[in-house]
Amino acid sequence: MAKLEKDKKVLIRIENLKKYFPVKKPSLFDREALYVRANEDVSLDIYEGETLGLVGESGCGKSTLGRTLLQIYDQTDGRTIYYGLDIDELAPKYVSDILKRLPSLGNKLKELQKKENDTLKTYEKLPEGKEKYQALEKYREAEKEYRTLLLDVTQLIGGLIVADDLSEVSRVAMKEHETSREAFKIRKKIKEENVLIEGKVLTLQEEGKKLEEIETQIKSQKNKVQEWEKELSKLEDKIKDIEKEIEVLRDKYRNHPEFEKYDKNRDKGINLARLTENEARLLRKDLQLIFQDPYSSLNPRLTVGQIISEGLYAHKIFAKNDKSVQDYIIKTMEECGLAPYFIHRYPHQFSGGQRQRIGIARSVALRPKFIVCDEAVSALDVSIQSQIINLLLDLKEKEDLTYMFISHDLSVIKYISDRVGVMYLGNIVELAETEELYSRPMHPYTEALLSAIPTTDPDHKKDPVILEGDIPSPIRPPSGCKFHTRCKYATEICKNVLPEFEEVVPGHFVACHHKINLDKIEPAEVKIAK
Ligand SMILES: Nc1ncnc2c1ncn2[C@@H]1O[C@H](COP(=O)(O)OP(=O)(O)OP(=O)(O)O)[C@@H](O)[C@H]1O
Repeated sequence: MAKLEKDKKVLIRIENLKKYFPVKKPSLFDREALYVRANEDVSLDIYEGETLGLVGESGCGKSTLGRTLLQIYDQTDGRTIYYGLDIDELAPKYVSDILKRLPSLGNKLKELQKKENDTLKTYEKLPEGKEKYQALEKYREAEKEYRTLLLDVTQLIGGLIVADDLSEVSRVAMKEHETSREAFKIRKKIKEENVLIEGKVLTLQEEGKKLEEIETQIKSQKNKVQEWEKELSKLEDKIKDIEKEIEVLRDKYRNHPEFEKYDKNRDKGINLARLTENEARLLRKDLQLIFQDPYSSLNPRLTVGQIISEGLYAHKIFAKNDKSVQDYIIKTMEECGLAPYFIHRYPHQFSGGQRQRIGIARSVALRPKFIVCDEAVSALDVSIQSQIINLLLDLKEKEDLTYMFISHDLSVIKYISDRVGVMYLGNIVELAETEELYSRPMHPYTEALLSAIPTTDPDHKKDPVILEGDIPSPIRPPSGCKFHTRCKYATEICKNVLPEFEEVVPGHFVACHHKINLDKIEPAEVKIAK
């Protein structure tokens, strides 16, 4: 049986992610600012080691989601939390922005909570009808606003949000953060200096220098590193002392009735959307993108070796004078099915499939944790597609990678994915483990997509569910459930109320007022879900 979601480790958590692209106004006199709502309110956990497939018709926002979560596009709203690195190790600046303002944020939270309660009361009092639907939208907005700020704050200080004196919490937490930040800077210096030393040693060895001579030449650099290590260890001791101070504060409030509730939000994830340019650069090697088009994504003026080494130098994995980089590149090329003698060739000398292998080698050389593969095989012949897919699956096992695999091809998605998310007009409308989704789709849109897969099996002839009409405009999407204009099950509620993204059975989420295939659910499964 598949592992339950809660047993798995989250690598990236996306909450209420929104990406709007501004549209140029047709005329100066147009008052309304228009946006393409490419992603709207997407919430999703991506688990370590999984391949998460993303399907949906062209223009539904798959590429935008992949790029926004990698922060290639600035996200308009929402939270994207990365768990591949501990927040204390990076100590990003946004943490101090929150911690410094704790007392005023505490007041703001109270205001937002009141607004949430008030809008809920208004909604509950109203009779069925249009006004009630509008009140529901308002309540949901207020709830989201409160929840986002609450998570931003409690992720850092947990249950301490209940403290009577938030300025005291702010003072101690800031002290810890500032010390962690100093430690982070020193750790970075040590790492970079060690890369330089390693490169120098290898060069001197190649020049035939004796061990003693090499030692003399790198002595001052090594001494510098030793000094920094001493400084670092002092800072680490200081952090331990501050942690004890924080524990004392936590003990003081531990018995507060709401402490536990808020403390559950405390974790070490990093909010990618709030990093500075420099901080984001440090994480960029962890989070990679493989494009659809293997032609335009490779610089035609660089050889394969140069293409792969660019990132290795930029991320200071190798020093520029380090001769061992060549061996490393050849090893990576071989892993990706490229012959070592290709290293001096240019992209135009390769076929599409080989070019895609070069793109993959360039990414995996950085030892990333997460890769978005955006239509990575769509431009290739079918026989080459399967080679590249198998290469990706192979690398995933070897390198402990996690993928988001974007494709409009449902057969490819079925083959490669552990779980699948179905997108429609900017929203994820259904998400489940692959087998579950393909055998028991609960959203009418998924049903329609699946029924359109060609089959050669005469015993399982399917009647395709025809999707009526075109995809509506993402600039002015339909009200309520965006799919209602094309859905054969749609009723009045669908036109007015956005359906919640609900977990129907463990791990199977659907946003629909008239879920289908519910008769295929065993009573025992529902019990587990509750
Ligand atoms: N840079 C941009 N500026 C303005 N609008 C954009 C931009 N990128 C995407 N869009 C719009 O956002 C919506 C979602 O596009 P996106 O490329 O994410 O969809 P997709 O599902 O990946 O489609 P496809 O499979 O065709 O690439 C579309 O309406 C698209 O026109």
